[in-house]
Amino acid sequence: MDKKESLRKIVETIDNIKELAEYGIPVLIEGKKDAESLKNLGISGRFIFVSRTPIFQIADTLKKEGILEVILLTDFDKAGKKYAREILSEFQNRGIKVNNILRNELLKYSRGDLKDIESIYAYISRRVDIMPNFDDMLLPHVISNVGMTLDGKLATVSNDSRISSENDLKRVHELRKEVDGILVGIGTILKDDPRLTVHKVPAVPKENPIRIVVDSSLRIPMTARVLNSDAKTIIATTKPSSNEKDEKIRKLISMGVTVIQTGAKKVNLKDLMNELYKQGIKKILLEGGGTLNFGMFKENLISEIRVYVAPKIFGGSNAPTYVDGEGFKTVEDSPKLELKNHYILDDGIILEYIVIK
Ligand SMILES: NC(=O)C1=CN([C@@H]2O[C@H](COP(=O)(O)OP(=O)(O)OC[C@H]3O[C@@H](n4cnc5c(N)ncnc54)[C@H](O)[C@@H]3O)[C@@H](O)[C@H]2O)C=CC1
Ligand SMILES: Nc1nc(O)c(N)c(N[C@@H]2O[C@H](COP(=O)(O)O)[C@@H](O)[C@H]2O)n1
Repeated sequence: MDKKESLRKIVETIDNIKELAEYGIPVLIEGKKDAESLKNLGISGRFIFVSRTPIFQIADTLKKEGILEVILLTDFDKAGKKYAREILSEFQNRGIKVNNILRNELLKYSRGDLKDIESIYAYISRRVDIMPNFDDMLLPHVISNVGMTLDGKLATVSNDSRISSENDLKRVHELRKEVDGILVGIGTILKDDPRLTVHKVPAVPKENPIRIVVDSSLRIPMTARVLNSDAKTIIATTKPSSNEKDEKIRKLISMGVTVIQTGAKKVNLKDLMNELYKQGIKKILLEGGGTLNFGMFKENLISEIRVYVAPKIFGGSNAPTYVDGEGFKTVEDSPKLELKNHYILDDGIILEYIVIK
């Protein structure tokens, strides 16, 4: 792994810590300077200083509060290792999961250069300064959401996709309000002709997220509803040009649509994500379908999953499923997920996962 890739991995680890901390998982650190360094990196949440209170006491308090998991981020020196051993023992004895993976990743990817948590911020910012292309590595936070049947279908063989309950659709539209962009594949546009705006809960029309369509062969019909003026739209297509394609791009641009060209046969999803990030689209809701979902999972571009599982079975080997495409060849190749939340909504169940990168 070269230096650039190692730094990218460290930034990804920081992003994972950020997500988990925002979820309410306490972060165990040694002192105030560690908290400052993490805050400078945009990590907010509950920091617990293990140098101030006996570890068994902290574990007892968190146990009483019903905390199920903590993130271990003590230093990498002798003292930090001693704290880590004690935390692992005291917390695990009380049935509290200790997430040690992120600390290990920081150590691994910094190849031992990082000695403590308080210097993480300086470590990263120094390297970002000497890497002018660092911007090329930044990617948006992507939440994948679908409404699926118990057998994982997104629609029937004849494309009836009425899966979500009324309250689930409201949940999705609340989620749409939180993001900068909504991403779908052209298959979904051709089959559903969606609006991709916030229209099932009260909202300010001007604040609709940007609609992003991944369309390798530029098949989008000029009458598609995503091209209306309800929100801004970005179409991502491949680079190779033809007279016909160039003409269509010109028409789209004249309608106010932004066209991003990346990739040869298929849209290069990683490049696209980086370009969207640079354009200020930092949080994306991926709303399928199955082909694009696979492409996004394959490139490791999804951070979170939220699915509504409806008490329905559609069957049909040609009916779209949550993740289609070529599929992963082995279990090792497939994404690693961690269940973060689940609850009943109407007659279905919501499952929320974090993708472990
Ligand atoms: N129940 C639900 O929550 C949802 C259901 N759906 C259903 O899913 C179906 C549509 O799914 P699909 O046909 O699979 O189409 P899709 O929406 O996944 O679009 C696939 C297209 O994405 C484009 N693409 C470009 N670059 C790509 C890349 N690198 N990787 C992957 N795709 C790339 C290709 O042009 C490809 O044809 C419809 O039946 C729709 O109703 C779609 C979204 C949500
Ligand atoms: N969450 C969810 N549940 C379902 O049952 C669905 N069929 C979908 N479909 C997605 O939502 C789009 C429709 O959006 P508009 O209401 O037109 O804004 C559709 O194209 C799918 O992406 N989603």
